Formats: sequence, C-alpha cells, structure tokens
Amino acid sequence: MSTPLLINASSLAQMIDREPVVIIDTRSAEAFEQGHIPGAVNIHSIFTHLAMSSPEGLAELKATFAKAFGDAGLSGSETAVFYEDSMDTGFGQSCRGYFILGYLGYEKISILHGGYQSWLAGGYPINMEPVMPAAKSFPVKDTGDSLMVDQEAVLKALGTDIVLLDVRDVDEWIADSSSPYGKEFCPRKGRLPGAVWIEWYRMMKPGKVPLLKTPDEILAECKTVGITKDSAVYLYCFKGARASNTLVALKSAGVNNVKLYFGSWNEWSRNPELPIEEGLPF
Ligand SMILES: O=S(=O)([O-])[S-]
Repeated sequence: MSTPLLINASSLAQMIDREPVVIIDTRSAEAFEQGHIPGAVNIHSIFTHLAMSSPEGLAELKATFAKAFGDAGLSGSETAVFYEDSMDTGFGQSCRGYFILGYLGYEKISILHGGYQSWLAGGYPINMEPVMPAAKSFPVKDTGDSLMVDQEAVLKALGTDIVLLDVRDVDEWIADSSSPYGKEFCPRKGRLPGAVWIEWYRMMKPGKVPLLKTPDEILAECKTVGITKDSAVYLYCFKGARASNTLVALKSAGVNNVKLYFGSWNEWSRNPELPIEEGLPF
C-alpha cells in the first residue's frame, strides 16, 4: 500500500500502534519541550537550514539531513510523519521536511494534516519527555533528484511554458520586502521574470485547525494563474518552506509535474547577473 501524502490525527494514532513510525516535530526546541506527540523527534533545522542550489550546496543539504534523519531513526523501513504547529503558522515547515526527505530518495513519508493543533483537537496524548531514538543508517538514493531545480534550470525556464509560481507573502511579491527575515535581508527585491503569484495562504482554509483546501478548491486557485493538472510548474519562495506547502497542496490536487527551486529568492537575489522584475507587479 502506498503511503498517503496527508494523514489525519486519528490515522496517525492508529499507525503508531500498527507499524514502525518515526514522527518528526519540526517546531522550535522551546515549543517541543512544552509538549509534543509521544515519541516524536525534534528537528527544527528542517525549517532553518539555508541551502544554495550549487552542486556543493545540494551535497551539503544531502549530507546534513542524511545524518539528521539517520539519527532520528530512519532506515528505509519506517514511515516518517512530519508535523508543525498548524498548516499555516510554521511557513510550511512540515512540508519542507516532506520535500527534503523525498529529495533524499525516501519513499514512506506523510504529513500530519492540521499539524500539532489537529492532534490536540482530537484529544490525543502529549508528553514532555525528551526522546532518544536509536540512530540508524540512512539510505540516500538519487531517485528524488528530479524534485529539485537549481538556478541553471530556472534560468533556462524563463520565457518557456514552464510556470514559475511565486508563493511568497504579498510584501515580497510587490517588491516591498526581500524576505520574511526583514525587508533588507537580501540584496534585491522583486520577482523572477514572468512569474505568476498565488500567496501560499490561499491553499488553506482558515479555522480552528486550518487545513489544505479540497482538490477542486486548489485547482480553482491554480486556474486563476493558468495552472492545470497538465502544467509543468517550478515553485519558489524565500528558502523553500512556503513553496513546499504549495507543492504538497498541488500534489494533493493531482498537479504532479511540480518541482521546487529550493535556493529560491535567498539564492537568486544574491547574484546581480540574474534577471529580476522590480517594482510593483501592476
Ligand atoms: O517559507 S520560506 O522558506 O520562504 S521562509
């Protein structure tokens, strides 16, 4: 049976009793210490690690996370389940975990839909115990390499039928801010030439426990910028977290030809030779 992309809290509770699972909490260490899903391992660097898409940058990304995931107890036979606080408060960090692990060629990966808030809302137990997993040897494969696009691939995609989808917050899209870390964090503000925009929040329904929209609702959002199930899409944000959230949303809706420019604006904006669109997009 293939591993579901998204699972709810009740399915996760049953899965824990039934099969080997490594639950990975992507929140901050402080949040983790205040309470977490029993047995979960905390890897917040899934969210904070900044990666360049040069061969050296990608090799470093692979080595860093092969170690982190091996230390967390992943050997290939366990299902990895990522969670963040809620789908729209952690900048897509659980989805970034899904993307990085998939990039390393791991196959059995799910995301807790609704995150920690859905676990709490379901009344499931939490604890505050530190977790000491037995380290395993993590199997890196190259089968996930095709999920990633680098700077060269994005450059080649400019002006083609490949849709460059920017999912950053509106202040970044309109070139008022260069990043979520501060307006001047990156040297340039703007957009990839020809990019279209769906702010990442639009893929979710607000509520007590925000969830991704239904596949038809997501396809309706996609239609507003010309994306269909057949489109080839390259996603970007600032460093690949929000774009991972949108990647998961698009995959859940059957838009499967989707790749992620993981270096994103943090990389692109630092090379003055790369073209950008500046100013307001209207
Ligand atoms: O979501 S992000 O990676 O751009 S900070």
